[in-house]
Amino acid sequence: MSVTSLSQAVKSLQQRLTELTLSEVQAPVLQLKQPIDTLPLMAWLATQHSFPKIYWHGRNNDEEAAAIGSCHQFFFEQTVTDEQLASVYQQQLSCLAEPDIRYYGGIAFDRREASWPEFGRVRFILPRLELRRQDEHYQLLLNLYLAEGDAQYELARARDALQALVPAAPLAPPRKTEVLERRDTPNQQRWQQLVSMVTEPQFNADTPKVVLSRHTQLKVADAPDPWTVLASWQGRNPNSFQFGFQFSPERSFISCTPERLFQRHEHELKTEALAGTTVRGMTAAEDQLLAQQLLDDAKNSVENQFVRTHIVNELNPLSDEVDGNAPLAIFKLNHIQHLHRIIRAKLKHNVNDFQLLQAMHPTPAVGGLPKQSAMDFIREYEGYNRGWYAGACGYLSRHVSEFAVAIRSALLEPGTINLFAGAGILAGSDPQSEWQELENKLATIMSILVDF
Ligand SMILES: C=C(O[C@H]1C=CC=C(C(=O)O)[C@@H]1O)C(=O)O
Ligand SMILES: [Mg+2]
Repeated sequence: MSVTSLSQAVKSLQQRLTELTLSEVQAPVLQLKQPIDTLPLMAWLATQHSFPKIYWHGRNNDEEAAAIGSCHQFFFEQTVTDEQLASVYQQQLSCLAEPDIRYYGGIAFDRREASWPEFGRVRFILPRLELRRQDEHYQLLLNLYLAEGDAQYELARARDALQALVPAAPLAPPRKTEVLERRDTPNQQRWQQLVSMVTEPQFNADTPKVVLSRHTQLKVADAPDPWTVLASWQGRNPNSFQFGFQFSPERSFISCTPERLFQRHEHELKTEALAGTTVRGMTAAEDQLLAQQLLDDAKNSVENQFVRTHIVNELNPLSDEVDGNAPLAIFKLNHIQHLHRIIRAKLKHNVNDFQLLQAMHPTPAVGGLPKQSAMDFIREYEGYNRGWYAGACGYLSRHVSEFAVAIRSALLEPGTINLFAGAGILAGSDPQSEWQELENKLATIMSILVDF
């Protein structure tokens, strides 16, 4: 198929829709594709008027997707059990017959707790339209969900979606916002108490690690455009995942996270332990010294080690082979650097993405160890609902699935910017340094949003 401009691609998909004989289509999802010329995906997405809007950019810069609208979704707003999730996942598998069909979405940090409106505890979308870049190749994808309902109606909705597309306009230049008020939950005093509770020897003997987090609410005069903010964030930390979910004009969740939950290629799984943090140096020599100190630091090494051991233990029953022996390395970001260790596994043949999510999320990089008692502590004492912060966001498809851990993230609402940051608390954690670690983790997004 020859490469065309986006507007020509839209015309040719419209033409193909008129020629379709739906009675001959057997598959539950029909996907039409058209190669297109180079296009700035984030700017295109920001310009569109339809919702949901979803953006996904993998950590390796080789692929990027911008999706508009929904032709099918699974959405658990109030409650969800693992049994329900497992059964929905099984039903959806038949929809994923074509390798390019993807459901994009997320799972809240704690699916037993209330989450944010529109996001829910679990929400995955099969987009109506998707622009996807794979290396230098761009294509426009259109999905028709034919498993249930009226096929003619579905066809009409698809035509409407194509009709509603508007050409990409450049992103608005980034603007700093004035912060009218800042509120931290927990505040610094409460944080000190919580850190003391977690490091108290008796508690710590049973629950050696809890990742405590903080919700920083900024009241602002005018909320910034999420896609402009995400584009700036991407520029500062290009080696991170960048993604955004906007289900309505009012609310958007954006993240520029370094942390991979997992990437699955058929039965090959890549994951990692990313935990343990220090700042960047002002000079190359200072930066190198800080990195070496981080590698040599006992508390930070244990902090990372807990994550590695847990992931390896969770993967063992699901895998024929697990390799968690890669050397400990440094992952550098704009303002901070982390301890990082790659973990690989060869999955057993019958293992699916839902089982992986169930086993791996949340890791002790965002929850703690043991998982259940750390989660109980967070539920009882943290003082706010994390929603999708520290949740698992990504996409599912037949051969390839990828999820990032939604840290370094922001929920934008009218008049309010909600920022989140957490830090692994274990024996040896100092409340003041861990509080400072939260500030360091917010430094990049703060420098984009406000005069800093
Ligand atoms: C929970 C967060 O970071 C995790 C990931 C990397 C390093 C971490 C740490 O050193 O504490 C955290 O475990 C966050 O940024 O909100
Ligand atoms: Mg830490």
